[in-house]
Parts: sequence; structure tokens; C-alpha cells
Amino acid sequence: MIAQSFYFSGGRVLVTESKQRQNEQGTQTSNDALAQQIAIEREYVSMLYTRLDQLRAENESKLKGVRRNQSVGGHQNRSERDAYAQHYEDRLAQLNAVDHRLVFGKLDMDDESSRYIGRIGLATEDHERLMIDWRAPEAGTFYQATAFDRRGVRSRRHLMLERRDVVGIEDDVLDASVLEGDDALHGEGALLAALNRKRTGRMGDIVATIQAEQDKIIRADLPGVRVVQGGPGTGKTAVALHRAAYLLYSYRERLNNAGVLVVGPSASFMWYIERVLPSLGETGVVMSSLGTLYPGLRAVPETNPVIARIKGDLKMADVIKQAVADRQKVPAKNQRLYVDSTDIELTPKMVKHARATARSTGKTHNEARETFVKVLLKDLTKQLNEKLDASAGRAVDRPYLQDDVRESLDVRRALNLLWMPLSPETLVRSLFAKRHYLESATAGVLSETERDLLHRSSDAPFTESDVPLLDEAAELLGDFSKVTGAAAAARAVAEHKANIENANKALENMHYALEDIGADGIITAEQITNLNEESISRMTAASAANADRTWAYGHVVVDEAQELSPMQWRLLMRRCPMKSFTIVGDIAQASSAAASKSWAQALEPFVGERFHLDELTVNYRTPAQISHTAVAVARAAGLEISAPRAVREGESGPLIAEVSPERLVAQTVETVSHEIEASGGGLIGVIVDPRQYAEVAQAVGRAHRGKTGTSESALEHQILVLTPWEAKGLEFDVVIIVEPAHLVEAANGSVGDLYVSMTRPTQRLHLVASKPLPAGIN
Ligand SMILES: Nc1ncnc2c1ncn2[C@@H]1O[C@H](COP(=O)(O)OP(=O)(O)OP(=O)(O)O)[C@@H](O)[C@H]1O
Repeated sequence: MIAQSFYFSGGRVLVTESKQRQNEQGTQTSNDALAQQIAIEREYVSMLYTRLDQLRAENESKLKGVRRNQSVGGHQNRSERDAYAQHYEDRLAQLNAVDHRLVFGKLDMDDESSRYIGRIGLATEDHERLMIDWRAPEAGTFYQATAFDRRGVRSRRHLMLERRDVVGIEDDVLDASVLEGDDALHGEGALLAALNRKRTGRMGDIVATIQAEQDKIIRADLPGVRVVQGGPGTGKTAVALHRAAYLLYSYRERLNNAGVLVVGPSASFMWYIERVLPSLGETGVVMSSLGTLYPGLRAVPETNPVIARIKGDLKMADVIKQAVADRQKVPAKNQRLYVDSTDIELTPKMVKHARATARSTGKTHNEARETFVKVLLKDLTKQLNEKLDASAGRAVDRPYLQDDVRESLDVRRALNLLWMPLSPETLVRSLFAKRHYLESATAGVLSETERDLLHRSSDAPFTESDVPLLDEAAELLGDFSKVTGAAAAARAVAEHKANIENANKALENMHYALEDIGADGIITAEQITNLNEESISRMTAASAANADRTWAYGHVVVDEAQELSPMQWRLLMRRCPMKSFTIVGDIAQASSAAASKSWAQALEPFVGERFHLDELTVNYRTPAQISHTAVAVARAAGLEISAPRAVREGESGPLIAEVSPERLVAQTVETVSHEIEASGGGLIGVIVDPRQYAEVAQAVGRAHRGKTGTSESALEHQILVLTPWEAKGLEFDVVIIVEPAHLVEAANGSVGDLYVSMTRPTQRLHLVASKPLPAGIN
């Protein structure tokens, strides 16, 4: 395959040839011919943008029309119009999202036809095809055709755009006479240009330069569990997200309603990837980090790895089950209860019988409670009736008696204490805070030491490793809101009242906006409130799914999946009963204490051996010299890793500054200052062990005020100070690792965190050390 790149810049055609084939082939293409080619492409691309603008204008005007009429008419009409409005809004959002690099490829086929490949499909008003969506089957050849297997393609052209203008073209001539091997990179010039671009702190899409081994995974069928193993920088995240976009396109009917869930390790990682799918025109995907998988909760990290390992073990499912069973109590002895002024007796035997009947329903704790209460009320009423009959000396019909028993304070208190309605939060909180619950639930499962580690105060925040436990509890406890229905209804009424008040205030300010949509004077505060509440109730599948723990997704994408504990896997498997998963990760990068040792071990409890394993082998991120050193460090520590082939050579291997302990922080600050200049405004990641985090973050922040981000909510800064966990999955132009030996120490001697941190840069890696450097770095 011959790759020829031509960049057009400032009115000049710059010709570059990759692999220096130009001279060998003697195919010096004249600048005039190239300018002519670029002019042809410019004209076509300009026509595509005109069509895009036209479609936008059409959709905008249709949307305006629907909105103008939205508030009038009956409920049925309104919901139809809502559906239309939603449709136009979605389409408009998609058309707006694809402006940047709208088109990026062209195929010239053997039959003399041409196809343009872009972010979406475009056609003329007469349905004549102008551009094919990259996900369509006919676009597959753009990514898959090779000189070995041309698939009817004569030549593949990569178009490079700046704003709406074509600035370069690159042709892969699929010529079997100059076969190079099937693993050659496609559109190498375009690829390298993308890889050398400055990082923005946000991941971008790779749709223009997807490589063949990646494309095969992206376009794989929907059903089943697909694991993608790959070393650092091999494009696992990129592939996973593009696959989500592909599946949503190809299986829209099935996935639109069920939705797709994308799970990543941390909030910083979710922030890093959150723009990729919208840039591909897909907005309806639910994104969640491991800490937010339980609706309504933002869990804090679990800082103690031993606790994380204990809570991540599947044994915890039995612990939670026992914890729930422990809340279905039997009193040790008879209890005297007063109904009006008569006393009756609640015996352990009666409670055991009621409990067995309730449990045999197979319902959840909160639902089965109804049966428990019903059985006991019946027994107690019978007892009371007999007692009253005995004292009256005759049998009397007393239909009101069951109500008297139910309303007795004594009875209510007793039954509540025996089988309390519970929320998952209450169950898990008291399990860890109350010794007797903890002992009972973990007897025979955990050791005394493990139990002590789990014990904590009742006001401790929930951690990430509590999330699957809460989920497990929710599964066994069932719907808590039903039990607390009266309170919830009262809350809803109060909320509605507050909404009307807000709408009243808003109306005062909305005068002009309402005039614009032709509704001024027609709409009341009550109507606005109803409209808003309705639109909340017709939330998109994505937002509804996000708020609902029991939502069954059509597909789940798990990134950095090597970190998941068995309990986290158990939770995710519950989220997708169809077991349609894309799982990407690198077992060698695992650093969480609860992580599995292999994909087979991680998945076996849930799908047995029924998963498909793919491997990615090319490292697109890290320059070769840096990745060699990272691999050497991993191997010196006995990690078995297969090193991916790096696409690029860099300037050098890691740059090492060995200093005294007193100089460590100052040297770090100086390196940052130097790189602000040297990297020409590039993104700089300072990675430091949590124990030294505060000191380093403060020093760097003080020196570079306004430029430094030191928390997950400040990731848009040029300089980021992060722990290795937060840096997972991210990338920077320049990385500075502070005291590499500490990263190993903090991970109990494992080099996983250091290995991951060393593979974050796209350009340069600095190691600032006062302690001896770990083996493998020289
Ligand atoms: N085909 C491609 N074209 C252009 N850029 C690519 C391509 N494949 C990957 N990249 C880029 O390479 C970098 C690494 O990709 P990505 O983060 O997906 O790798 P990863 O395997 O998830 O890495 P890690 O496991 O180390 O976090 C990203 O900047 C991504 O955009």
C-alpha cells in the first residue's frame, strides 16, 4: 500500500510522502495536479456543508412550528406534539454536533463509483446519496480494505479539514504490487497528525482514522460478552465509545428504548470521555463512574485497599442476605400487648409461623412484610376474640376487632420492631455501625480481623465499594417507597405547590419569551408547571434509566474493566439481563485490591466461558522510548505483559531528575515551569502518590495560580495534579511523576500504578526522584 500525503497550507501545496516511496516509485506528482485534486474536494465538501445548513434550517423551522402550538389543545395532541418536538430537537442536536470534520474519507471503487464517508449520512432532497454514515455497512470498507483484501476499493482518500475547508488529502493506493503486510496503518499521515495534535484534556473521536483491528471490534454484533484486552494507549477507550455509537446506529430500534450504559473508573475519567459520543451525534447514552452507579449517591473513594478487597468479594452477597434475614426477627420470649384495655400475647411460635409464611412468598423484604403483618394481625385478632368471648361467656361477632388490633400502638410497635421496612442505606449503614448485626451477618464468612476492619461509625460516608452492597441490599429489600407511600405522596403535593410558586415568579420575567412563541397571556403558572412535570415524566430513556436502579439496559460498555471487583461485576450483570457487554481493559494495569487476575476469573461466575476475547496490539499514545522503559519496569517486577507496538518514536526516553528529599517539591515545580514553555501550552499531568498529594498540589498551585487544577472538578486546567487512580485512562502531552518509588510503596510493592502513570504522556515523561528508582529505569 502506498501512502501519499498532501497538505495544503496558506495557498501552498505541501507534499509529503510517508515511507519515502516517492523517489522509489518515481511518481512525483506535480503541485498543480494536487492543487486541482484539492480544489475538487473543496467544492464537494462545500456542497456537503451547504446541505447540512439547509437541513438545520428545515429542522429549526419545524421545531419552532411545533413549539408554537405546544401549549394548546388536549392532552393527546400535546403528547403527540411533544414527540415531534423531541424528534426535531434530537435531529437538530445531531446536525449541530457534526460540523467539525463533517467528512473525512472517500473511496474510489473498481466500478468507477465514489463514496464519501462522514459523521452522518447525507442525501439530496431527491434522496440521492451524498455522504455515507461511517457506521453504515458500505462504509466498513473504508476501514477494512487493504492491499491484500481490497474489497472493490481502488483507492482510499483521507480528507483533512480545518473548520469547513479542505487543507490536505492523503491517498492510500491499494496496489497489490507493493504489498507491505496486512498490519500496515491506514492513512498514516492523517493518523500521525491526529496523534501529534496537542491534547485538550478531553478525549476526541477517532472516526477519521480508525484502524482495521479496531474497526473489527467496533462493528462486531450486539449480542454476547466481548472483552477487548490491550496494553496502554491501544485505543481501548476509543474503540469502546465508537462501538457504543455503532451499536446505537445499527440496532437503533432495540437500543433506543433500553439504552446503553457506559461505565468508567472515576469522575475524572468520565469527564475526560464525556464529549466523544456527543461529537459522534449520540447523546442518549448513560455515563456513570463506579461511584455513581447507585442512583442518588455519590460515593467517596475507598481508601483502604484491604477493605476494598473484603467488600468486593462475592461472599458479601451472602453477608447482605444474612443482614436482611437478621432484620426479620423472632422475640426471645412471649410479649404482652394491650389492645384497648385487654392484653394479648405475642409468642415466638406465632412470629416464627408468620415469618415462614412471609418468606415463602419469595417476595422482597419490604413487600413480604405485608404478609408477615397480615398473618400476625389475624392470629392476634383471633386470640383477642377468644379472650373477649371467654370473659363474655359466649361467642360474639366483632367485625371491628381486626382494626382495633391494627391500630393498637403496642401491636404496631411490636410488629415494626420485628420486621421493619428498610431502605438499603439504613440496612448497610447499621450493618457496619452495629456490632451485633455485623457479627451475625458475617459469622463463618469473615474473620475477626476482617470484621473489625468493616466496623465504622454510622455517619461515615458511603464508599465506592459500598455501592454494590447497597445495590445488593436494594435487590433483597425491594421497593421502599411503596412502604413509605403516604410520606412520598405528601412530598409530591408540596413539591407541586412549590413548582407553581416558581412558575408564577418565572411568568413575571418570561413576558417577552412568551410573546415570541405566541403564547403570552394564554399560559398560566399552573399550565407551565404541568408542562414541566409532564416533560420530566416523558424523560428520555437515558435520563429515566439513570435514575432507575432496576433499569435493564440493552448494552453495557465497561472501561478500565480490569479494576472491577466481583461484587461490582455482579451489579453490572444485573443492569443488563441480556448480557450484552463490551468490556475493555488491561489486566496488567489493574491496581485495585479487589481486581481479578484474569478475564476468565472475572467473568466465570456470571457467564462461564461464554465471552469473546479480542486483542489490540498497537500503542497510539506513548512514544516508543517511553513505553519501552515502562514495559521494562513492569517486567522487572515480574508482571507478565505483552508490549504493544508503538506507532511513534519520541524525542527521548524518560527524563530523570534525581534530587535530595528537600528539593523534591521545588524540582517538581521547576519542571512544571519549564514545560509550560517547552510544551508550548501543552497539557501537563503531575502524578503523585496520595500521601504527598496535598504538598505537591499546593506548591504547584501556588506557583501557577489559575493554571492548576487540583481536584476532579477542575480538570479543564493546563496543569493537573492527580493521584495515579485519578490519572487512570487519561493522557497528557507531558507527564511528571513525583517520587516513582512512592507509587510502588503505596501499592504494597506492586508496580501497576507506576506502569499506568508512565504510559500517560503523548510527548515527554519526567521522573523526579529523591529515592532510588524502581528496577527497569536506567
Ligand atoms: N485509530 C486512531 N486514530 C487516532 N487516534 C487514536 C486511534 N486509536 C487510538 N487513538 C488515540 O490514542 C490515544 C489512546 O487511546 P485510548 O485512551 O483509547 O487508549 P486505551 O487503550 O484506553 O489506553 P489506556 O488503557 O492506557 O488508558 C487517544 O488519544 C486516542 O484518541
